[in-house]
Amino acid sequence: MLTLISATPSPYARKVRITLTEKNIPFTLQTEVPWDSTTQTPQYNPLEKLPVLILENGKEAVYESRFILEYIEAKYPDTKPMLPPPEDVDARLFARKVEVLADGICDALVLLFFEKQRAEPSKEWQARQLRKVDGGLAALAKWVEGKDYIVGDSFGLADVAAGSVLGYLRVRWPDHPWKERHPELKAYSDKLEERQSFKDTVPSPQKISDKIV
Ligand SMILES: N[C@@H](CCC(=O)N[C@@H](CS(=O)(=O)O)C(=O)NCC(=O)O)C(=O)O
Repeated sequence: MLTLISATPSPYARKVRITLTEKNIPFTLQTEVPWDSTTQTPQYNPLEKLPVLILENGKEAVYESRFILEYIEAKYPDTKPMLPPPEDVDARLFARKVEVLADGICDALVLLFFEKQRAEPSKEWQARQLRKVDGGLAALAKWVEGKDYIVGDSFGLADVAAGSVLGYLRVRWPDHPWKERHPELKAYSDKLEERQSFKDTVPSPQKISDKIV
């Protein structure tokens, strides 16, 4: 069986958890804190980041969430597709562009999270990351406006990625004003959170024992 190394707050890991659930692919969840000395992540990913998908042989692993999702889509073609059909090239590329934007917002949020933990956090660096978060959310809001799903008329990769970053904001930065600023994003996120795959993967904070920054 597949094993997914994950972390409770991870929006990147949540994308994989949602996708495996939506495609009814069974997997074992291995929850870790990647910064703690107890983590097994470096044994499977030299970049020391989770999520990591450990394959059925228990040895080979796939890492980097975007690639993990591409791997799943390629290896499990008979289950519910997360992308439009191959002939719809532009729609497939747009779905991946949405994932790039959503992951980029997560990247900025992660950098902000750690900057705030430094002895002397840089105001300029925080302002730069916040600009990326707010600019990214504005772009996402435009793509979501008036739609149930971002690409076409069915749930897919773009919604997995967009839903994961919005769910991450809810747990990592609960007082960020995105819901008031973009009511259409809030309505879209609320609807996604009703899906069983989202209910099964609600993120939560984690306790990091080791000093990181
Ligand atoms: N681009 C990577 C980012 C993954 C990532 O940053 N993971 C964090 C954990 S979390 O932020 O998702 O909770 C990590 O393992 N960080 C460990 C490290 O950076 O050494 C992906 O999409 O998989």
